[in-house]
Amino acid sequence: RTWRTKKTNNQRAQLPAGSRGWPLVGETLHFVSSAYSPRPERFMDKRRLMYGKVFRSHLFGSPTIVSTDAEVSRRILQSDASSFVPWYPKSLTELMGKSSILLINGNLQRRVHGLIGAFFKSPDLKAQITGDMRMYVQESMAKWKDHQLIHIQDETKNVVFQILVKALIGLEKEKEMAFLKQQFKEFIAGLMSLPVKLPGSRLYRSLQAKKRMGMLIESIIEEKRKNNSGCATRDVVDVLINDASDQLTDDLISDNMIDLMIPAEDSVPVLVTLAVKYLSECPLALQHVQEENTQLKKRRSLVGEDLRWTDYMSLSFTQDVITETLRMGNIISGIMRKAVKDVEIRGHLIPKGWCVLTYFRSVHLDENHYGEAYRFDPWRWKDRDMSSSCSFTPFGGGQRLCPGLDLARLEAAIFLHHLVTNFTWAAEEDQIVNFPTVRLKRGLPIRVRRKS
Ligand code: HEM
Repeated sequence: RTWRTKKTNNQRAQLPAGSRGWPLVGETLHFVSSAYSPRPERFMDKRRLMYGKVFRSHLFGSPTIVSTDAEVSRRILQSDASSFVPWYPKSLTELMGKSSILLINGNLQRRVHGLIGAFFKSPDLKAQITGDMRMYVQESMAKWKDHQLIHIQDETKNVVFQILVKALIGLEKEKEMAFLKQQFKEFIAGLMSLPVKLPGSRLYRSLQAKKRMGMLIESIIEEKRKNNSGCATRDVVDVLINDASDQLTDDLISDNMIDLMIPAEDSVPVLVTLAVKYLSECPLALQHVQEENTQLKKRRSLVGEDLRWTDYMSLSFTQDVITETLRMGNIISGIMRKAVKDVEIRGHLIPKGWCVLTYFRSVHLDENHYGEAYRFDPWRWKDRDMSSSCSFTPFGGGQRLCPGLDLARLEAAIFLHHLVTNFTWAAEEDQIVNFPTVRLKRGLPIRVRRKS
């Protein structure tokens, strides 16, 4: 079968131009070596010049259409499972299991997504998270000594994990928290491993860790079902077990609690760490953030009140700093889908069985969308509406739009607030690593000094 063209609505959809690369590996090696560099988008830039913003390639064992076009990517994300389903490397799908929210489609995905999304948006949860986050952040910062070297990435990881586990399964006990953290570390280490499940292999050990986490979570679900009065919803497990439909079995709930930790556990700490890095390199922005936060803190302390979640979300410059960090940082640089039928988008043919990579990073760093795209410039967001724009998609879009986006912004704002109002610091040299996940090579060490 040839894929060159396909007639749809009297128009000829074209298979985008591009290259298959080498036999078997395709262009994967070029893609990966570029992904490891400080400028992963170079792989795309080169091909954009030769073939246009949408081109074909061969990546990770599959023929792939790459979209660096904001409008085409938007249409892909908005399509439902009758056109595209999620695609992840094999080791990841093995670890996630069949009923994972990240993999399921249709009604069940919409139901679970809707329940989780509504809970994460609820003012009650935000109020709870604000209180918890403040407590954990203050606890953690109280230990910082003058001139001590603090690794922001580790500090935030610690705090965010505890908040997440409490929001998901209501767990607070220190011993069980430590156990879960240890197991999760073991589990996540296998996400990018070879898909070999033999005893002793990386993937096998990760699956064993997932099993141990599952046992703990199932015992929590059982306990909740026993004591459940049917009304209190303090965490995501409560929301899912109170759901009236019988679709959500204990197994599905337990598995999903672990899978939910995958997109949440690392991304928020990286967001905060990048924000601290960019601020450290832009004294004027840091000064604005400091002023904005100090003023709010003073206003609240005059009336003897703690900050509420709405306060953090209304810190407009701080939120612009977070937005700009999301644009430059590209914590999730793109998303893979697989076409379940021939799909035509704006004259481009995406053949059935092919993968499609919507690459946000190229859009976020495109000079046509953002002047001086490589400059950290939070002021660019003043009066700019990002909600209607398809050129800003750090949280994806459409059916699978990240349900944790408010939470991520809130947590980042709370951490930044406590950092800038209590400390000054000097950041040490560090480098951003972009692959397989974005992180700071040294975890961003900063030398802190408590404000008098
Ligand atoms: C800076 C932080 C974060 C970023 C950049 C981010 C980014 C994303 C993106 C791009 C997607 C779309 C995936 C797709 O279309 O296949 C997504 C989905 C998702 N995110 Fe986030 N995320 C963040 C934080 C969180 C947090 C804190 C949570 C949970 C507490 C979370 C939970 C999820 C879930 C469950 C999905 C899958 C939704 C579905 O497929 O229905 N994320 N995230």
